[in-house]
Amino acid sequence: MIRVGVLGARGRMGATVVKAVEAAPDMKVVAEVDDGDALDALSEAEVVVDFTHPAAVMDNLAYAVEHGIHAVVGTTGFTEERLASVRGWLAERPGTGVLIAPNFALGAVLAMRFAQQAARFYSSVEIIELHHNRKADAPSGTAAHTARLVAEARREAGLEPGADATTTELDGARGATVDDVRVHSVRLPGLVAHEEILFGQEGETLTIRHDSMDRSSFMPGVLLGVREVLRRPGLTVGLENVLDL
Ligand SMILES: NC(=O)C1=CN([C@@H]2O[C@H](COP(=O)(O)OP(=O)(O)OC[C@H]3O[C@@H](n4cnc5c(N)ncnc54)[C@H](OP(=O)(O)O)[C@@H]3O)[C@@H](O)[C@H]2O)C=CC1
Ligand SMILES: O=C(O)C1=N[C@H](C(=O)O)C[C@H](O)C1
Repeated sequence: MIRVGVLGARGRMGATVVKAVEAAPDMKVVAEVDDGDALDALSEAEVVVDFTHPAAVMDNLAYAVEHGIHAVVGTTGFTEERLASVRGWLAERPGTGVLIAPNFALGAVLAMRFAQQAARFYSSVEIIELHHNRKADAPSGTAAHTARLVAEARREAGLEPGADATTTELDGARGATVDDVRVHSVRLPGLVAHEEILFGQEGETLTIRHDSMDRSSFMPGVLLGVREVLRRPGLTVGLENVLDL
């Protein structure tokens, strides 16, 4: 049995992870930690799963790596600088694995990969992400990650940033710019997690859309991550690497 500690255990994702791990035949929950609880409660854990807050996740990860506990992380807010810090910690603990995934839903991972493949064929691209109104961060980690992947594919193909004729705009009307890609964030009660990647070209558009209707959509990816991180020392970013896409 894989011994799992859940960080953010009373949150929307954490509570769903606790149930999913308890229902899995090959793992069990040994610690449920939330804001204000001592991290020492993780002493029995082989793997921690973190769905907390961008402001909390780095301290949690530092603790896990220092104690040789593998980590599966869904919390958002990972910049290149943060990833470099994690790699630095892991260099001191070569047997420990950390998997950070902006999105654990299979369809979201596929949508990102399809978007990467489509990127070089279109002159312009914009992203719309839509989430529940209790989400703390905008744009979503998934949209930011998608923008970076698409931008990289466009650069490799020698494409310039997409052009348009906007000369006057209300602040925010054209969205946020992530790596030269416009990202628009919608927040509404009733939504869970949704993303559209829109490509445009003279005479045609292509829209790739993914919808998570329920947080259960993330659970197969999280459980796969828990199993895989045990045999993947070092840092892995993105579930696509685990799925071998
Ligand atoms: N990668 C993926 O597939 C997915 C990623 N996410 C991401 O996961 C994160 C959590 O989302 P969600 O579950 O909706 O958020 P919630 O706010 O529902 O849950 C977060 C929980 O973490 C707790 N928390 C805050 N700080 C700490 C800490 N230092 N130690 C332990 N627990 C802490 C919060 O407590 P309190 O409320 O008291 O602050 C809360 O109970 C977000 O960054 C979100 O974007 C979400 C869905 C899928
Ligand atoms: O906060 C959420 O709900 C989600 N957060 C992640 C993100 O910011 O991309 C993953 C998913 O979109 C749900």
